[in-house]
Amino acid sequence: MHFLVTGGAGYVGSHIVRTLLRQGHTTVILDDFSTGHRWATQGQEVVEVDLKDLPALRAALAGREFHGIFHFAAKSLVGESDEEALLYYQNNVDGTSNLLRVALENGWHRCVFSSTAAVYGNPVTATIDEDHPKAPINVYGETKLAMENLLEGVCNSKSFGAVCLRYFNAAGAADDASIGEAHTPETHLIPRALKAAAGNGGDLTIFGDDYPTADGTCIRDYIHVEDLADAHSKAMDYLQQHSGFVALNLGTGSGFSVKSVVNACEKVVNRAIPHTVGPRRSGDPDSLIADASKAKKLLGWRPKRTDLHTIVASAWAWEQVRPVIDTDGG
Ligand SMILES: NC(=O)c1ccc[n+]([C@@H]2O[C@H](COP(=O)([O-])OP(=O)(O)OC[C@H]3O[C@@H](n4cnc5c(N)ncnc54)[C@H](O)[C@@H]3O)[C@@H](O)[C@H]2O)c1
Ligand SMILES: O=c1ccn([C@@H]2O[C@H](COP(=O)(O)OP(=O)(O)O[C@H]3O[C@H](CO)[C@H](O)[C@H](O)[C@H]3O)[C@@H](O)[C@H]2O)c(=O)[nH]1
Repeated sequence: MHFLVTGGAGYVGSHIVRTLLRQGHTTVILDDFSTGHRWATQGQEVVEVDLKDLPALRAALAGREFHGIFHFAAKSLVGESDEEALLYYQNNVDGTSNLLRVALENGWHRCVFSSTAAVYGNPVTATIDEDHPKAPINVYGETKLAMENLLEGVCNSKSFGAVCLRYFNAAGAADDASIGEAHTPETHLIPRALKAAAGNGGDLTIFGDDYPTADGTCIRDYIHVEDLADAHSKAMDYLQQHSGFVALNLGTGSGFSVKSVVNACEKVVNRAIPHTVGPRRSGDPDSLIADASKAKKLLGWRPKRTDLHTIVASAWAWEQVRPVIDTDGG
């Protein structure tokens, strides 16, 4: 089959492209390279356009046929989102509205969408299932919830199918380390810890050790990007048989504290990682752990790379080759 992948030059999107190619599908990547990379496009046709630009989007995609859309393109820095609310609403919500408009005009009626645990806000239960209240605590989460609502509205009013995948903390790299995470600035814990280990990313600060958890640091559910890719592929298979809207959590169901992640990184790199403990980062919930039973049941999906050592080792394999591959800056 032939798929449109928005944001396919970014971290998660490029791994889904890689999985689709291995399965024998073909893809067109739509990206404005605002945070994506040319090296991540893996020889695929690229439509370089900004989703905010409806006339350009229409012109670039007119007359094409796709069996479905994977929609990753978004801005996703929590701190930046609170400072640039208008930019985030325009990019994420208006961009998605334009994409759906062009999809309906062209008769493409399936979309697998990158959502996030950030739609839930502060958890009120130990593990989070899809019925947990949706109460985002930052603009990024608000825009992702608005994008979900937009998709749900289109599903309810037109012949359209959408699966919203709410990822918890994406981590790791391709199994062959050919592509991996490369954000600028990098805000995520595992790459920051590994950069500190490699001596090319400054020191690592643990953001707060006074949370009500066993070791005082925040707990997160880290899901390997190859397992995410597998879930996306299964979600698109599901949409070949079903229409309507569904939202599914993607996580392993296991939580790891920031300190245990740093320890795992030290074991993988086989040396101490210089770090200090600083104040809390604003907007960090104590603990975010997925209940992903619905995705398992509906998609027949099972995460395979669930232990922390495997996840960190995969990120470390990429971190060592990345300086050679990541030559286009950005
Ligand atoms: N990385 C995570 O831990 C995580 C967790 C939950 C959800 N998500 C979601 O997954 C998706 C991908 O995240 P990522 O970490 O790969 O981010 P990324 O920044 O690496 O990738 C996003 C891609 O979208 C492109 N893009 C952004 N705005 C665009 C626009 N207006 N027009 C065209 N292209 C545009 C960027 O250039 C980039 O290639 C995002 O939607 C994000 O919200 C990520
Ligand atoms: O240098 C760092 C970086 C992070 N952390 C801590 O490590 C944990 C994980 O932080 P990340 O920045 O790696 O990830 P987040 O949990 O903040 O965010 C991720 O999960 C969210 C879901 O709530 C969203 O989906 C978001 O897009 C995605 O990046 C947090 O407690 C954070 O405070 C540190 O202590 N030091």
